[in-house]
Amino acid sequence: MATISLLTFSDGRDFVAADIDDFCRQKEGLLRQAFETAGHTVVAGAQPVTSNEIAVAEARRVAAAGPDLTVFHYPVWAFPHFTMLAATATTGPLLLASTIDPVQPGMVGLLAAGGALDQIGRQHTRITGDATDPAVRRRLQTTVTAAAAVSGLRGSTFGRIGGRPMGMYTAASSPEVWIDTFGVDVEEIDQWEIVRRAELVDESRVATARAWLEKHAAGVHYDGDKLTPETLGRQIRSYYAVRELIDEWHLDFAGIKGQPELTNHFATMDVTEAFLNDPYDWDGPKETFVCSTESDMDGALTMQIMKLLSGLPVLFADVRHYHGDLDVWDLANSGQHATWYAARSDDPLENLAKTHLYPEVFFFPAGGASVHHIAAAGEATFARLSRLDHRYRLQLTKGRFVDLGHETHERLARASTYEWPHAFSRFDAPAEAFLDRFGANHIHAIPGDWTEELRAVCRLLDVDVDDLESTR
Ligand SMILES: C[C@H](O)[C@@H](O)[C@@H](O)C(=O)CO
Repeated sequence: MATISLLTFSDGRDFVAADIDDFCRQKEGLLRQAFETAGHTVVAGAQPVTSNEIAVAEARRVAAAGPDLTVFHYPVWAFPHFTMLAATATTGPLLLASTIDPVQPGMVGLLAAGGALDQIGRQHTRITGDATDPAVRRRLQTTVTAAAAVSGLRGSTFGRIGGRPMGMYTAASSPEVWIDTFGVDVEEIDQWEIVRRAELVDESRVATARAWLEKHAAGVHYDGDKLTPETLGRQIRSYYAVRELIDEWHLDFAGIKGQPELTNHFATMDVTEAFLNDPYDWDGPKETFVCSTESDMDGALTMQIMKLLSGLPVLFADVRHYHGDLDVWDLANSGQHATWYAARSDDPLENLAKTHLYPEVFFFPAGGASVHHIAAAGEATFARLSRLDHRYRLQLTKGRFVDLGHETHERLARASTYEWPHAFSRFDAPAEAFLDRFGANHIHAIPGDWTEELRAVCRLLDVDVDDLESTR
């Protein structure tokens, strides 16, 4: 649950302020109640802001609580310079909220304050309406969820293990832009660290993990060549090596380059990435840890935002193929999707029962297992941060993973790379608009409709939204 700071702004004329003091406090009480009923903690100003001095003092006081979201509240006409002064002491996501009341001009107070903030480029979200109205409460909750995700992102560290893969411009971004726009630092780590540390992992841990996979997966298809107990063991060792890196460097999310060095000469990172993204591994339940394939920075960032919003495992996939006759996208990845997507069950064994480990294909001479399953059907939100002319945008569409029946799944999976995981999907975005505009080879998804929350995140981060469902 989030921590919310709340300041109510009022009139700078003492005789007016005194007259509307009770009204301000009453309206603030209703707003406060809306947040508290939803389970959030509210740190409110000691009194309505009626002077420049109070604006600064109260803004500093509530900012000290380190809120996920600061709410400036306008139940009456309020002098806009109070807002501007309070904003100097406010960092992080900002929401302007007012009632719409013909008697007390709170809405006009919000518009004057919002316009002043716009003039200096201070990003904020606006919500008008009565805090007792369920529709207003839903909008407030969306903003709080988005703000908590934005605060969760700020001050976090991305571990970039290995750098840009195979010339992929869309997988690389600038640390200066990231720290400035998202508040995320980038720690560069050499892939050699995985190789070095993998050798040091205790054999008994490897044997336990391998036995768990052999027992619970639908199949571990050893072929005596690409997939052997030894190459699978190397992948398990790599998982533990990356977990060590996460702990030592205090990483919040990561990406692994993999191709070509590790996939040519060591092992693919598919088992590592799948079980980092899963809410469990062979040792038991754990928090999901976002890890992108091909050290895709914008991909991992999109996934981390989706995780912070939903708490769910996030899908990483190639936009591999479009079956025009079926209007179905084959979202495959070069070897890993979190196994949770196989059945979306809280019980790992139900997901594993639909997961096969197949020998790696010819792209990856070092071998190991790729993690094959077909994503379970259901509504989903698909998104991806990308850049248009240097500016960040979130490309977004609702859609669903579809169930086309076993036979069709087999046929379609065999038409591309069978051994890889597949999420057969339909987008609400028209295929032509998607192919015309989508700015990357990778896409990300979570179950459910999170489009409003993602839009709210973009407003708070000053990132554009490219709604792929609109043809423009
Ligand atoms: C075949 C290539 O090696 C794959 O890595 C490619 O399909 C991708 O994953 C591109 O994102």
